[in-house]
Amino acid sequence: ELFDFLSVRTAAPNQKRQPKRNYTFWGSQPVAQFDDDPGSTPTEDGSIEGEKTVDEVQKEPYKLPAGYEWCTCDFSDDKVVQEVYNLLTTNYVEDDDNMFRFDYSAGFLKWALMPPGSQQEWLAGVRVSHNKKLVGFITAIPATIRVKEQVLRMVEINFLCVHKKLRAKRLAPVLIKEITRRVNLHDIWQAAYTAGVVLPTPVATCRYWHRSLNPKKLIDVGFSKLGHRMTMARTIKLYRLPESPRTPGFRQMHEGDSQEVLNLLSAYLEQFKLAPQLTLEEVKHWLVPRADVIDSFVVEGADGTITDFASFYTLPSSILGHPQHSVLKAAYMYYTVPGATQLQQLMTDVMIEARRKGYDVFNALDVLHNQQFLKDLKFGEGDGFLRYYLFNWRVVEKLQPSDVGLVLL
Ligand SMILES: CCCCCCCCCCCCCC(=O)SCCNC(=O)CCNC(=O)[C@H](O)C(C)(C)COP(=O)(O)OP(=O)(O)OC[C@H]1O[C@@H](n2cnc3c(N)ncnc32)[C@H](O)[C@@H]1OP(=O)(O)O
Ligand SMILES: CNCCCN(C)c1ncc(F)c(N2CC(C(=O)NCc3cnc4ccccn34)C2)n1
Repeated sequence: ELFDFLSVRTAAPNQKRQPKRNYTFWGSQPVAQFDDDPGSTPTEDGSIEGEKTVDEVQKEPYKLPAGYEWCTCDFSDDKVVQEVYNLLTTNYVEDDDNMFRFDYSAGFLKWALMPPGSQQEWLAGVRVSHNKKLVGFITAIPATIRVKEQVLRMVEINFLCVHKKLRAKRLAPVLIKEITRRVNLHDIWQAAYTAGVVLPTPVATCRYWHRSLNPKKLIDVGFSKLGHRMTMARTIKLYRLPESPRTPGFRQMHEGDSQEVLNLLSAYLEQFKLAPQLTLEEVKHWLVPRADVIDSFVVEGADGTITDFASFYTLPSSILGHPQHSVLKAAYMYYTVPGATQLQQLMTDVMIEARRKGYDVFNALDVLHNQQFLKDLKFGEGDGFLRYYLFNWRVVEKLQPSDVGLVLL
């Protein structure tokens, strides 16, 4: 417990080792606990911690053991972006069988972490003092998020990462407490985050679905299996897509469409219980296409107005230790607004574009209205769950995936 050296161990000498799942850290945080007594917890949504003011927030960073130091990652310096890329590409999220690891690109990280209103001190790192090696990282970006009827200034937390050589030493809680401190100093007291792991306490539990675009490669690398009684030829035929989109007026979005896309998206997201509220500047940042980062499309009606919107982000995975393939090219569905076009048809056109651009698989969560097309468009249910969490905000009743209108990267 190298990084847990402050709290004095007061355990009784013969105390038996607690069974796992005791959430020593998360049990101390302002989050709903699994064993909260329904009788004594509020029956209204609301802040879990009493109102605090900025001057109550400790001014100095959390203590680190000798030999480690905090840093703030200046993403205007490409060398620093490269250091973060190098940490994540070798130490970030892997699947349970350690066959794949996310390979967020440097360009993607700059997009994801420098939206309007971003603060440099919210890109927090831990370095080894003698050689300045980056070994820990966590980020916050600002977001206005509505939870049912409450609109809250929050941050979205992401890219929590501890180098493989420093795992299980309690550095993650220190990173989380430090980013909390840095965010609190800006008078923000709530956060949203997602994770594949179970923590106290998910507000929604969503599932990943995958649509094969290049089934032969997916089977070769072990991402998917040949269906029983299916041949490879039959499988390739099953997933074949038309050469080009079918919807008249379907085209790439450009910056000039931003105001109309904002109007469409804002109206559409009203129907979900958890959803972001975006400004025009944020629509321009998050939704205007960037090669190999974010692809977005609109349907332009005969009268020149924008009637539909769809988008996906690019998140490749390293394929660990495969003789022929080193990268899985994956597209992840982002925000999509059906208007004049049926959602199935809109999504088919998006997948035709993804296939044309050489993606191997198209991933989508069962959030938004995605459940309306997942089966029809030949998505297979994945084994990955994505849990949605709120920090310091109690949501009395759990949300269904179709209540979720928020997609994190
Ligand atoms: C108002 C502002 C608030 C801002 C903050 C809001 C909260 C933000 C919260 C963060 C949102 C992140 C969103 C994303 O980025 S999700 C992606 C997370 N990153 C990865 O999975 C990358 C690969 N894994 C690693 O780098 C490490 O295993 C990590 C860093 C994940 C844990 O390091 P390590 O394995 O060396 O463990 P430890 O000994 O230091 O610490 C063990 C403690 O850490 C708890 N743990 C484990 N995994 C996670 C996790 N994914 N979220 C939150 N907590 C997690 C665990 O339950 C235990 O606590 P407790 O069980 O004893 O209680
Ligand atoms: C904090 N940000 C949350 C989003 C990060 N995202 C995209 C993510 N979080 C948890 C997941 F469960 C997940 N899944 C996509 C599904 C999938 O494709 N599983 C096979 C696979 C291929 N490559 C990888 C790399 C890591 C883990 C599973 N992998 C499962 N995606």
